[in-house]
Amino acid sequence: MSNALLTCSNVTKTYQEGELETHVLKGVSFSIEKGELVAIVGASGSGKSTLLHILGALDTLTEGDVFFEDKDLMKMRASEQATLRNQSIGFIYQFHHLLADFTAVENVAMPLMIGGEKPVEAKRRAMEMLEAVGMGHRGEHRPSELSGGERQRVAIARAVVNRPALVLADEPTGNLDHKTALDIYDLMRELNKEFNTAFLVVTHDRELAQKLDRQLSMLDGQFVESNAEAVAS
Ligand SMILES: Nc1ncnc2c1ncn2[C@@H]1O[C@H](COP(=O)(O)OP(=O)(O)OP(=O)(O)O)[C@@H](O)[C@H]1O
Repeated sequence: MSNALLTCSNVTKTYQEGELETHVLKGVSFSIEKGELVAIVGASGSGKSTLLHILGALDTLTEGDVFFEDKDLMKMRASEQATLRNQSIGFIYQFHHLLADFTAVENVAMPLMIGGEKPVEAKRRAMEMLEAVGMGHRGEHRPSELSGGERQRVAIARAVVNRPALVLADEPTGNLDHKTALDIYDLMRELNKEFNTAFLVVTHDRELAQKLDRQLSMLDGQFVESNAEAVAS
């Protein structure tokens, strides 16, 4: 049986406005195995976020295929995509996107409750996950009472609380200082070891990217050899 978790074949994305065509992705092919930690690096505007949105079924593609295990993402109904996002894919963004009026534990419990878990059980599991990311002692705090690194830990707990097979992270440490960023990468690896979660992480920072198992370099809508991009940028 194949170990591929996500397979992307010849994906293109073109925006059309009147006569103007913008080719953002120009034939992207790659796959991620179960439990792999993969970085995507590349210059601003090269198409990294667009690709991540397509892989998370948050955006459509123009041509090509994306398979999540054996499921064709683009052939799924919107409701099936929503279920996949809730149960199998976690998201982390540069800005934590925690809900300001809710405590850390309530924020982490949210995806479980959306998935139908009873509130008491959801909170119990959320607290367990907060402990796993070193935030058990801050469960009753609201986001405004936490530091940037702490908020991002809570956002990571929320992304993995459903034990998704894959986490898509778009510049998860872009707002953090270097030391805190390194700690967050260590945390992703710990969670990967504990739950076998695969992480696909977009970053501008090549040193951080080196902390993951594999690095993909994007240049102008395509993956290139790492040194080809170094020459171009
Ligand atoms: N709706 C749109 N219409 C036209 N072009 C768009 C649209 N959305 C994004 N683009 C273009 O697609 C290109 C890729 O954008 P994307 O956000 O994927 O890049 P990125 O590599 O993630 O950049 P950054 O590192 O700055 O976040 C950019 O040139 C952007 O201007």
